[in-house]
Amino acid sequence: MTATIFYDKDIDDSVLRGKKIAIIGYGSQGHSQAQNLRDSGFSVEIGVRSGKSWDKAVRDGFEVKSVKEAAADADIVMILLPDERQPEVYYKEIEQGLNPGNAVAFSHGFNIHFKQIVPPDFVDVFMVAPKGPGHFCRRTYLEGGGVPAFVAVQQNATGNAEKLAFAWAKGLGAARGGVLVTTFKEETETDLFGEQAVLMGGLTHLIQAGFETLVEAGYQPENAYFETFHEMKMLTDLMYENGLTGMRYSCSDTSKWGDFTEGPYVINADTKARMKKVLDKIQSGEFAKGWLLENKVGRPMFNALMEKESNSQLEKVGRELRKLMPFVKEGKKDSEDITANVAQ
Ligand SMILES: NC(=O)C1=CN([C@@H]2O[C@H](COP(=O)(O)OP(=O)(O)OC[C@H]3O[C@@H](n4cnc5c(N)ncnc54)[C@H](OP(=O)(O)O)[C@@H]3O)[C@@H](O)[C@H]2O)C=CC1
Ligand SMILES: CC[C@](O)(C(C)=O)C(=O)O
Ligand SMILES: [Mg+2]
Ligand SMILES: [Mg+2]
Repeated sequence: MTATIFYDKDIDDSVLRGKKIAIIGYGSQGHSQAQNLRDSGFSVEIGVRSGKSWDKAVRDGFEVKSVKEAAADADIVMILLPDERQPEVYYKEIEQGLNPGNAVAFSHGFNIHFKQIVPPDFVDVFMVAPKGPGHFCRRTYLEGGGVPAFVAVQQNATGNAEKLAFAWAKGLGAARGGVLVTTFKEETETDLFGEQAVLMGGLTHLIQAGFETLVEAGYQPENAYFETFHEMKMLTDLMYENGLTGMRYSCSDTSKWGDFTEGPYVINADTKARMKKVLDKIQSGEFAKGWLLENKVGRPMFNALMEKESNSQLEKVGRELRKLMPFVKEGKKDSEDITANVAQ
């Protein structure tokens, strides 16, 4: 099965021009999508509760309203709250403001696919899911590039839902990178798998295990940090630009031989079988059920793990070393100071 990928030249965004857009939430995706759409010439308002995000959106020059007011005023309501909070806010503050011809939109399929939100059949329901973190989506847009996105339509009450999704993706700058058509089910399952098994869970635990192996064998922690963490960006940048072969081109033949012979000993058929189990839990709904339950009981495990992971020896060593390398962040056009928002 080969996907068709759409680019700027393939997309007519006129269907979105003149529409009143409400972005609900001004976090990672919220601030990025709102600013990219505004810079692309669309009319955007923000719906949030009062507090940090409200103040930030005002500072960034947006008209900011309560969630209820913003949703009721808009033609298109993009819900960019944390997935686990969306159902409560939707039923309390969004649903009653929806009218025939309006659209409800998402950037991840979780709540529609797992039926935590069931919109009325008189609205369009579409998804534009950027395949990258919000701060990176904004940075890439400002640099003239774009983070690819997946679009999907769950309900097409007006007949325009897919056109709206494509126009939105183009407004985000995503069509500079490529827009792929999917379903809510496919996006939900593959996105959860990607973040759990490879991009986050797989990678963070691979790095952690490598760092600990070296430190436990008596090597200096700073040496282990540079070896298993800091250099990762350089290698993944080379992969991003020129593939695995491009990365290998810049590395020694000794390293390539070790990559080919020892890599499959660390990541092997057993790892793949475990990845398959992770996918099974996503597909069966077991992962979603567990995450929703964790939230219902006040997130005891989530909070404990956040605390533990941010205070690991790897993180402590890294924080100190990064202070001595300010250039790693210099010149980056970031829309928010991430360093100021995480423990130092
Ligand atoms: N993070 C990413 O880059 C990506 C996320 N997605 C999807 O995008 C969606 C948004 O995720 P993400 O950007 O990470 O979310 P964030 O955690 O960054 O969103 C936080 C925002 O939600 C607001 N918020 C939280 N609870 C409430 C509430 N009860 N009422 C009103 N506002 C509230 C926060 O306001 P306050 O400051 O007041 O707490 C803040 O503005 C999700 O569906 C996610 O799966 C998809 C692709 C990538
Ligand atoms: C990799 C995590 C992600 O899926 C993303 C940035 O794409 C998310 O849920 O934040
Ligand atoms: Mg993702
Ligand atoms: Mg995700």
